[in-house]
Amino acid sequence: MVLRIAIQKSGRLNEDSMKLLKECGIDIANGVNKLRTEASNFPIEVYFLRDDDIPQYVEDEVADIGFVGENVVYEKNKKVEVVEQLGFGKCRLSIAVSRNEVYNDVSYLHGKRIATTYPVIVRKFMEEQGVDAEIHEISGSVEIAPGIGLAHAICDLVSSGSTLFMNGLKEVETVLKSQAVLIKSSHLNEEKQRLLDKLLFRIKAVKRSKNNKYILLNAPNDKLSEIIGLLPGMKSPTVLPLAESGWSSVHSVLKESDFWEIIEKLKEAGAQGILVVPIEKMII
Ligand SMILES: Nc1ncnc2c1ncn2[C@@H]1O[C@H](COP(=O)(O)OP(=O)(O)OP(=O)(O)O)[C@@H](O)[C@H]1O
Ligand SMILES: O=P(O)(O)OC[C@H]1O[C@H](OP(=O)(O)OP(=O)(O)O)[C@H](O)[C@@H]1O
Ligand SMILES: [Mg+2]
Repeated sequence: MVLRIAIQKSGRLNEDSMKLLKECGIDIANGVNKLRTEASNFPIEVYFLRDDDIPQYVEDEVADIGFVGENVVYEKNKKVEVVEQLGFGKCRLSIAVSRNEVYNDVSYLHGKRIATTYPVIVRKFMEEQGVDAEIHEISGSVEIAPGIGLAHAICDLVSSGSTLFMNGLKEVETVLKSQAVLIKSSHLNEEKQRLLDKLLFRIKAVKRSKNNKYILLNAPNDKLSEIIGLLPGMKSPTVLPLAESGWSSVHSVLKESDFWEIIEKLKEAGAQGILVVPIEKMII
């Protein structure tokens, strides 16, 4: 029995999807133009597909699981379950209009034509907002539409905003925030679910390691309790005596998001020689 996973063949999600599987200790030969391959050390078979097709393959049980953007999951609206956010492919689906337009709120879009590759999501958003707009579906190069008179507005993916900027557009509404997710079929048998649980255990360990840093520092013993109070740690910080009397080495794990603030406080409290080290895997 193998778990069949669908990932993007080429494009924005391909590299990070392959990287995540590798970080999970799964060795996959990435043969050029090979659309189907097996891992040598985990019962998994990988299908390389167009990202738009992945929800359909999973609904049809041709693949058991897939890595795909939330934007595609919501647009395709297939019967699949979203199991885990993967932390890459972060972007947003936004409405943009020409930079010269005066835009105050969504009522601007009333009676206007919006070009997009996401007609389902945009239609739902317009309904929720009570705006009656015409949705014009196109399959790519969406940002060109206002400049050539095809539409008044567009709805497309944005991350840095440089594509919008280069095309004389400004972002005016965020419709959806998106990142890559793991989706699964609703009909996995027990054995496949067990394989998925094994993969998920590894994915969570990899994700956690990316969100945390290992920190080592030297502390004068009279400041130890104050410094320990600043450090969360997995259970509690490790404290070891230094060769020089009156000093200790303190080891702990810090969340990336809290990192700079805590470092500043540690310095103020008398910590010295602070080292910060990436964590490769983190199992709790
Ligand atoms: N600029 C971006 N920054 C981050 N993530 C993005 C960006 N653009 C798209 N994504 C995410 O990556 C996914 C794949 O984007 P990509 O542009 O490679 O798709 P595509 O051209 O439709 O590819 P395919 O050939 O597989 O159909 C998107 O659905 C989205 O979730
Ligand atoms: O805000 P930015 O950082 O400029 O990114 C946004 C662009 O990225 C995506 O396209 P991509 O470059 O993947 O090309 P594609 O349209 O051929 O898929 C998306 O469709 C936007 O055009
Ligand atoms: Mg696509």
